[in-house]
Amino acid sequence: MLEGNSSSLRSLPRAGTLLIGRDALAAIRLEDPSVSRRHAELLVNEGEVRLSDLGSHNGVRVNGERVVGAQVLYSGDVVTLGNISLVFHCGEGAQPGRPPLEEPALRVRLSEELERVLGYERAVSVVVLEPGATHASLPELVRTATASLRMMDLVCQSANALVVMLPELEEEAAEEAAQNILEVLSPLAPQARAGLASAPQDGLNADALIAAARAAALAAPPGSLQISGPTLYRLELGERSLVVADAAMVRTYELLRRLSACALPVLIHGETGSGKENAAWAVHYWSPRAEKPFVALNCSAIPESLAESELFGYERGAFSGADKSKAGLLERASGGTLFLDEVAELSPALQAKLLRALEQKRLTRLGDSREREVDLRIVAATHRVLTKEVEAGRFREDLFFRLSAAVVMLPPLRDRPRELPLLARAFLAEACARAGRLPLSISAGTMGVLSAHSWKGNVRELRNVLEYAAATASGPILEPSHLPDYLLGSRTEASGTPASSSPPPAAPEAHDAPAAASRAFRPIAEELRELERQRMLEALTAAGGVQRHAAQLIGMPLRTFAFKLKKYKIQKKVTLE
Ligand SMILES: Nc1ncnc2c1ncn2[C@@H]1O[C@H](COP(=O)(O)OP(=O)(O)OP(=O)(O)O)[C@@H](O)[C@H]1O
Repeated sequence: MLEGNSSSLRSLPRAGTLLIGRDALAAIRLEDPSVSRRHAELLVNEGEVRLSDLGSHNGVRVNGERVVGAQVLYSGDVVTLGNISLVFHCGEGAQPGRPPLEEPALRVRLSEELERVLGYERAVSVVVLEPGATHASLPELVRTATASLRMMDLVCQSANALVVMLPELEEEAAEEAAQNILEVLSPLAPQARAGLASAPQDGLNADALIAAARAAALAAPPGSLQISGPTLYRLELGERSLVVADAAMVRTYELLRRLSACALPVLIHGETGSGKENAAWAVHYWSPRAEKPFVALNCSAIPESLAESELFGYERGAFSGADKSKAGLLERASGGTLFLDEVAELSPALQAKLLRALEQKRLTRLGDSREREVDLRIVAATHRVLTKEVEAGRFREDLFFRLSAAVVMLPPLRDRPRELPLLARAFLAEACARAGRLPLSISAGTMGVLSAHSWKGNVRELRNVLEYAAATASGPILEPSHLPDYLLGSRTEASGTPASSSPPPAAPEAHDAPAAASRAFRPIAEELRELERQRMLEALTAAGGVQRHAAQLIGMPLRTFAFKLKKYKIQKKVTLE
């Protein structure tokens, strides 16, 4: 019984009728004025408990739903009478089987538990279980897990995972319970991965807690449990370390992890700079091909005249300048994964050649008559709505079907409010380390500006902004004035200050088809070249004209930087050191 700031325990008899109310003779007496004298009645009979409203003034609710007639109570049900809450727990002995719980109901129950965490310093934990490869159905796993749990614990099926709520267990006990669930399920699902998150440390709302447990499960090795914690927002994938914290991103990466086990081609939709290449890397890294090459090709960045030889390779003498034979990207990726970024930008001729190679699993180098076998896992990505490209006749439908066996949507950064500060801090720390300066912290005002921005260039734009800020900020704290002016929006326009760094060109938005349709399009390669030139200029300014530092600021190899200075005819005065 939870009343005001105190809670107490009442045992029920094995059989009998119990009056609940303010009445002096009530078996369960509640003093609160919001409770009627004869408020409700419990009928206990052979392990079954039924609750009825006795026509009370403020009514009776079970798990938020008003009670009409006699309602059977299940362990963990929350009964509300006016301002008072009673939590019904069934200890030992038989209890009628609870009907399977739906996910929305578990979220409601978890929210109620979380209120108690705040008000009564109680504990609640959530375990998310990803079954991995298994012959058992999810309902079977739910049944098996349920049999091993206490009556007050709740389990539901959520997409392809199990979500378990464990109330009132302190840290160690919750960990033990989560381990126990894994063990009980191991004969059916030996590869299951479990994640454990607990309130209050991992979040104080149902979504945050489930997302934290999901993120932990995602990071867990098969057959084991991972406990949530601040470092778990990082997904360590070999040479890449990603921040994955928002619920939508965790779900996306869960899906990628499941897809990585099979050989299906994956098509990733996402705005420019949203992390499509990282998503493709995750598929490769988790797949059985991880030891083989991961080859990435940005289809919008290679000139049409070079694309064919780049993709398919050539033999010596195939064209002027081909003084030795060279394997193409498809051949180099054989056995591993080929990532085709901005695949919508491939020319019709190359689309046809690529389709043939994928269908026949063979290719012919330019100037060669021999066919060579290739074994590829394809992951493609685009910021365009590919079905619209097909409708408009710009993209082959047969190739679209080849590439899009599984489609994954990557949310834009503006829909990842939890990740934004984590990414900002991480990028700032990296930029400071690269620039050889002491770490900077980010003021609340600066974080406010960063959170309010729409990030059309997504994670890449955020990283560039923090690189710029790390190069220009003085003092130990990053203030809004250290950010490029375009981020400060109206303030800049009002003051008429010239922008220190102009915004990157707006990227066409995959999710906003009508807006995109009315926009004047330019070839993406042209926009990217402009952005690159602009960023190089800014980096040079920030680095006082020192090429090596400027190249470091934007993470470009020095030789590429020097080459592009000439290519873009950047006239700025530069020095090498
Ligand atoms: N979750 C993340 N954690 C850390 N860094 C990230 C994350 N997502 C993206 N980045 C970084 O942001 C930059 C852009 O990401 P990436 O190249 O994967 O985006 P993209 O969608 O493939 O871009 P494009 O549209 O240009 O192909 C990269 O430097 C990448 O490492």
